[in-house]
Amino acid sequence: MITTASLAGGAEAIWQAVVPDLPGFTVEVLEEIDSTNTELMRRARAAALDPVLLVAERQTAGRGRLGRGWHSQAGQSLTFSLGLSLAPRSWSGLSLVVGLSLAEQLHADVRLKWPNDLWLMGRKLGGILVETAGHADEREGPRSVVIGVGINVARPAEAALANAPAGPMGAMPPAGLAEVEMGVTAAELLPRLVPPLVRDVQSFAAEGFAPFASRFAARDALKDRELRLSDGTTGTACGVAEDGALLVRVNGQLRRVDSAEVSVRPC
Ligand SMILES: O=C(O)CCCC[C@@H]1SC[C@@H]2NC(=O)N[C@@H]21
Repeated sequence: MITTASLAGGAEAIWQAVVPDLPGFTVEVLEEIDSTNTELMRRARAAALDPVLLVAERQTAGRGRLGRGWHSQAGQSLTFSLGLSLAPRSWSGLSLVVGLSLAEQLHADVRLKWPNDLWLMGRKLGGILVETAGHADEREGPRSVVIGVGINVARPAEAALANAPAGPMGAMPPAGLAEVEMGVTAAELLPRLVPPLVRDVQSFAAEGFAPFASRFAARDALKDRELRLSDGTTGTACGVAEDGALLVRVNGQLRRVDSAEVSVRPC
């Protein structure tokens, strides 16, 4: 089922023409919402999510990781959330698979900054916010997951500077896909990105991160870079383990990092 009723006539026709063929999914395109992730998390808390793709032309309270905001302008970026129920053996590596899937469809030069940023020419092109709903003790069985994706299509305006994390790389202005693909629109990206994303997420649920590890390595933006972790530790990035953990050499010892904010140290 496809819903585009909240859109003005012209916009409705544009989105109707590009809505991806997603068997089993409900597809909704809205003109405006607070945040596509917030909306699907509201629904997930009420009942297990049936497969849904929620696209918004404009978010009034877009959210990024770690409590940050996500700023985007209508027509300048693609913002959507995918909601579904999954029962992977381990959730570790899901956001890496999402980033990899998107990068592979976006452009040969898109790189991945662990755990969930898309980079183009050393600048942030997009971000991913993965959230799950369900009780903490529900280790077994399906949980609802909401996979939020924001991609700068046009070169973003000043407001989007806030999307880039603080730190040396945070000072860099964000990138837009149009810099390497002139004339690309948010609407035409949707059918290009979403069906492969659904396939990759389903394959992750069945097989975990390991089958994706070498593809991730080919786009790893951090490999061999000097890093600073959020706890202040510094070291050298040595790639990603088969379960998706970041490997960092610290004082000659290889350390696994499962979750942290990572910034690249200035050269
Ligand atoms: O880089 C990040 O911190 C993640 C950004 C994720 C932004 C997307 S836009 C669609 C979805 N809805 C939100 O409120 N956030 C995600």
